[in-house]
Amino acid sequence: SCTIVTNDTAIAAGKVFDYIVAGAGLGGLTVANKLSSQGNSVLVIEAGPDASWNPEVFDAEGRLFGSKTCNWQYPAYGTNGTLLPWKVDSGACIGGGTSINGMVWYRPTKAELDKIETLGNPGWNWKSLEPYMVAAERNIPQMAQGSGFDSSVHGHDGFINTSFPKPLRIPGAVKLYKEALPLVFPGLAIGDDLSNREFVSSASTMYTIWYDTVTGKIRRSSAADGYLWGPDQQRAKLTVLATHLVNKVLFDQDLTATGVSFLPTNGSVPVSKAFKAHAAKGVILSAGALASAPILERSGVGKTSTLRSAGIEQLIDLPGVGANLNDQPGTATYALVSTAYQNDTSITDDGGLFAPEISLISIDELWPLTARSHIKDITSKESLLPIVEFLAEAGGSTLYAAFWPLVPFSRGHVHINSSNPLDHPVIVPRLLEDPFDAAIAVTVARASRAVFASAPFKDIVADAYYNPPIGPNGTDAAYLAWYRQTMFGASHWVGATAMMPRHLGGVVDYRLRVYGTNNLHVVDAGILPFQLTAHMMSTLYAVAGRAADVILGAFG
Ligand SMILES: Cc1cc2nc3c(=O)[nH]c(=O)nc-3n(C[C@H](O)[C@H](O)[C@H](O)COP(=O)(O)OP(=O)(O)OC[C@H]3O[C@@H](n4cnc5c(N)ncnc54)[C@H](O)[C@@H]3O)c2cc1C
Repeated sequence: SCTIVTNDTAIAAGKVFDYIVAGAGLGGLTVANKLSSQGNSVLVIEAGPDASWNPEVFDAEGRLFGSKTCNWQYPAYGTNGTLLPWKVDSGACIGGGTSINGMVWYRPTKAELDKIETLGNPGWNWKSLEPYMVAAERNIPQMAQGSGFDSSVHGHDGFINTSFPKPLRIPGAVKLYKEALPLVFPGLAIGDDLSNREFVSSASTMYTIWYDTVTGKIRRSSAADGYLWGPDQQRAKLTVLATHLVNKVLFDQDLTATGVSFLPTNGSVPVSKAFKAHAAKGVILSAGALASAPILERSGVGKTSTLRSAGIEQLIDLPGVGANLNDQPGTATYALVSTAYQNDTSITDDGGLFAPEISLISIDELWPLTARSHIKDITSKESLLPIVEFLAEAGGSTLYAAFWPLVPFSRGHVHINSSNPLDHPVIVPRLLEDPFDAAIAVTVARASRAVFASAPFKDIVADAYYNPPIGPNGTDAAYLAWYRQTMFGASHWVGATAMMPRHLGGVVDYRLRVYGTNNLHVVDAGILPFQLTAHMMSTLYAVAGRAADVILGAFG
C-alpha cells in the first residue's frame, strides 16, 4: 500500500477523489498526508517534477542561492510596469519551497501568533498552533563547536528533521560578531538557540537538516522527505500527479467546489482540452502565496477589474484575492578582511547556506527612543517585536551582513493578466514603498557598517565600507538608492489569500474556506495576513497541520 507518485495524466483524468490538492509543497503535502491517513482518497496535482534524486535538492551544502533548479524564477515588476532586475525564487518541484529554501528554522513569538486571532480569526493563536509546531519537528541535538541548544523549544518526535550544521562555520568570526553586535544594537540578548524567543534575540539557528553518517553529508529535510517519501508515510489512498498544473477550480451552481481542470505543465495539451478530476469532499489550494491567488482568479473568484481584463466570468467578487502581497526586502553590505586573515577559515570560508549568527533587532535597538517620537504609537511594550533580521556572515575575502525589515508595511500584489495557466502571474512586490520600511532599511544598512568598524573587528577588517563604497558620511538618500538597486525579496511571501474578515479584504475565513464558496480551502503561506518575525517553516507546518484538522471537522 504505497503512495502513487506519477507523471501519468490517466491516473487522474475523469477520476473522482475525496479531496484534490493543488500543489505538493509544504502546505499541500502536510494536508494531503493527514487527510489520506484518515481514510480519504486524495489527489495532489503538482506543476513541477520529482527532483528528490537531484543532489541540488537533497545535498544541503551543495545548493547555492540563485540556482534555477526546481525554481519558478518568476519575473517581478515595478509599479510602472518595468521588469525588476531580480527574479522571484519559488519552489517548482515536489516539496515546493522546502526543496530549495535556505532551511533556517526558528520559531515565531507568542505575541504575533496571538495577533492572527485578534485580527478576526478565532482559534488561530499560539496556544493552538504551538502543539502542531512541536508535532512537526524532530530535533536532532548535535553540538557543534560554539553552539548550544534549548530542547524545550523544539519538537522531538515529528518528521521534519532539524539540527545545527556541523561543524559550525567561521567560529572565530562568530565570537567577534557576538562581541560587536551588542555594541551597535544595545540590548541584544546573545544566546545559544534562536527558537527560544522569550530570552534570546541573537544566536545560531537550527536548519531543516540532518547529518548522514553514511555519506558524511548534511542532507535537507523537506516536506517531501517528511510527509511523502518516508516508509512510515506511505498511503494507499494518496496519489501525487507531478508535472501537471491546476488551471482552475470547478464549481456547481451553489458554488460548491466539485473538482479542478488541469493539464500537463509542458504545454503539450491546449488549455481548451484541459482534463478534469472530481472531488467529492473538497478542493484545497496549496500552490503557494504566488500561485493560489492566480488559480482563484482563473476560476472566477477575485477583483472585478482583474477578471474583466483577463476575459474571465466573475463568480465571486472578492477584491482581496492577490492583494496584500508582502515580502521582506533584503540586501547585504560587505567589509574587506585584512590580508593576514583572508585564508583563516575560522574567520572566513567559501561561504555557504548556514549563516552562523542571526540577530532579531527591535526598534529600541535600532533607534534610541529620542530619535523616533514619530513612530512611538505603533509599538507597545508588551508586544515589542523585532523589526529587523540581521544575518552575520563571511565568504571569500569579506565579512558581510545580510538584513531586511521583518514586518514591512509595504504591500504589493499578484494577479493574472490572461486566462492562460501557462502564463506567469504578474508580481508587483512594491518593496520599500512605505517610508517607514525605507527608514528601517537605511538605518540598518548604516548600522551594519558600524558593526564592521567596531573595536572587536579592529585587526580583522581592512575596509569596513568596502561594498557598497558609501563612506561613514554617506547620505540617507545614497543609502536608500543603493538599497533599492540591490534589494531582493527574502522569499517569505505571504498575504495574497489572507485569512481575515471579508470586510478587511480577507480571502479565506478562519476555517480557511474561500469566502462565498463551499468546500474550497486555501492552505499555504498566502493565508498568513501579515509577515512574521521568524522564517516561515515552523509556523507553516503548524498552520497546515491545524488546517488539516479544521478541514476534517475536528473543531466543529
Ligand atoms: C529561495 C527560498 C529560500 C527560503 N528560505 C527559507 C528558510 O530558510 N526558512 C524558512 O522557514 N522558509 C524559507 N523559505 C520560505 C518557505 O520555503 C516557503 O514559505 C514555504 O515553502 C511555502 O509553503 P507553501 O505551501 O505556501 O508553498 P510551496 O512550498 O512553495 O509549494 C507550492 C507548490 O505548488 C506548486 N504549484 C504552483 N502553481 C501550481 C499550479 N497551478 N498547479 C499545481 N501546482 C502548482 C509549486 O510548484 C510548489 O511545489 C524560502 C523560500 C525560498 C523560495
